[in-house]
Amino acid sequence: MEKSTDKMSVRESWQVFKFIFKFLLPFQRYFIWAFVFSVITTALASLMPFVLSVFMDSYLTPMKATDQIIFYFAGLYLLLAIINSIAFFFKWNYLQNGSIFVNQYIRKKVYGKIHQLGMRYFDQKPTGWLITRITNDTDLFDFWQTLFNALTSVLSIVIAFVALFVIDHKIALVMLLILPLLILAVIIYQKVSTKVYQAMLAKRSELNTKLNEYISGMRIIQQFRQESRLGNEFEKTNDEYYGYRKKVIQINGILLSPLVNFLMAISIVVVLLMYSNRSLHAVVEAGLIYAFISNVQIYFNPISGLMDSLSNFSNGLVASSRIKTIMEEQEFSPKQGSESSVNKAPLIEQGKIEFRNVSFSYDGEHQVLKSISFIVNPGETLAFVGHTGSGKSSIINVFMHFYEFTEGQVLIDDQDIRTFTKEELRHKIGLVLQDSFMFVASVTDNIKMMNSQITDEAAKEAARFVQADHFIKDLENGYETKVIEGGAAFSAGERQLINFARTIVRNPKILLLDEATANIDTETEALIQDGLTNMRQNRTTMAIAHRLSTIKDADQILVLNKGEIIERGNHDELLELNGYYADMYRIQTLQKEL
Ligand SMILES: Nc1ncnc2c1ncn2[C@@H]1O[C@H](COP(=O)(O)OP(=O)(O)OP(=O)(O)O)[C@@H](O)[C@H]1O
Repeated sequence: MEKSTDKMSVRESWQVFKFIFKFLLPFQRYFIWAFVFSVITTALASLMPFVLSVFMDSYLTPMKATDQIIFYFAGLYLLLAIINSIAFFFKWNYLQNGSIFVNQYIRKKVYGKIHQLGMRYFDQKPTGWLITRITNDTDLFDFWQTLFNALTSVLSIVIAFVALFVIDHKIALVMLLILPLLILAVIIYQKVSTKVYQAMLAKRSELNTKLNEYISGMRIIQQFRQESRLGNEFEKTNDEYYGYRKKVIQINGILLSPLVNFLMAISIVVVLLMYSNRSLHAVVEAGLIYAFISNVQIYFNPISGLMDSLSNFSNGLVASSRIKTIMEEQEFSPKQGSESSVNKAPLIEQGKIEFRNVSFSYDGEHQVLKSISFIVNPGETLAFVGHTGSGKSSIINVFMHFYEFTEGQVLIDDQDIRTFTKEELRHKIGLVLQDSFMFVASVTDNIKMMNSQITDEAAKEAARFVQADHFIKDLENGYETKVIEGGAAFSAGERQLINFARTIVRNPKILLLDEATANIDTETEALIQDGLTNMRQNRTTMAIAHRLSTIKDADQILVLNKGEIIERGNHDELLELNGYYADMYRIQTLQKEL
């Protein structure tokens, strides 16, 4: 569940603040410089009305303003204005750059962390949710600006108050009495706005998640004519989102500037009344009133700005708490031989595979693999067959060590799988999934997977080896044809062939195949079978088979049912056993004949 600031305790908020503030430290010099320039601009903003008031009261009103004096004051005022503008430019520049760099740094760290997490984590989190976390939540630009503005606002109020005090300490003290009212206004605004603002953000996140789901599931949506149902759902969420947006606008319209402006107007009236009262007994200088009122404005202005950006602060704090949760996530991908022990870590040389009494569960409750044991000798082929959900893919998931398992042992070349480095496992084990993902790049780059150590010639050689060469050559631009997102322009069989080439170009010692179940035309099917036969030469292979005809020549076939091995042997032995496998084989042969 998303946490909002009103649900976060003060202690929690402080923890989150300390956590996120650490990311700012490497860039603190930007913020320190921004602050220095901020002090200069604030001091100048308070000083400039003074210069004018001296000019008005000492020269203009008593009619002593000579050309030289006018020139002198105009020059001084202009000089202060130029210095102010330059200081403002530097303040702005340092602040913007600092904020951008911190954001970039946080995003890099979160992205890096996501890569360390295990499949279990991704099973639980919708893709849209994760994308929102990495893109929106790491965008703390407004948060840093608000934090900085809060600091400079306090500075501005203090400087303006000192100026007011210097001009007239009695009236300045009256202004001090208004301060609690201002603080009260800020608190009321914060209370009312935060709730609505958080609700609006939660809706936006929901909208993103939905959108991502719709776009990635478009094929199914169209196939099952779900457009109007999902369209209505989307419209409802979108309407709710805009409803909250409207509320935010209304609250801001009523409470934001009008409230502070109203308090400021009252203060100015009080100031004028006090000066009027005083003018009954003594001369009151107009310039002084001008300087005073200018500083009253400087005293009030930061407050409405601060209130306006308060939502940024609470929003940033919520986003930071989500970043904190991701950064502290302990659902890591299973541990492999560490980088430091690379020299000692074993290498996969023979490709012998052994499972010893392996049991596994995704959620810690339901056992999907129960005491699985088998050995595949180097160069042999082992096939898994069984009903859907029987655990075939889970064996591959455990073998690839995508998930941690707690019971039993998985060995490669008689060494525990955990002792190999991740690089060695990924390099020496070639995994061919049913539907292969294609990246937006040329066909060659899709085979090389952007690995510059693999030459174009090697990629072509691999394509020839797996029989993918024929169809690639027939493409408009051959190997240089651009693949569109997800490889949607290729048939399932063609994607499979490219995937074969991608796997084989790395020359793995072990092959894991998840046979495609998609409808593939007979011609491509024949190419795939030839490709597979070539790939399996001199490699240990574990294959998930849906069509039993493709694994007749496997050295061993394991029949799985509800996570257990119920039959094992080669094709002839299993037929002779006349059990589950023999039944499945007969049904499939019959279907083919029909
Ligand atoms: N990521 C996951 N999280 C939780 N449970 C899962 C996950 N993946 C699979 N399962 C469950 O584990 C069991 C075995 O699934 P598995 O995918 O290994 O079966 P399979 O034999 O490969 O099926 P298919 O032939 O349909 O691919 C099923 O009950 C499935 O619901």
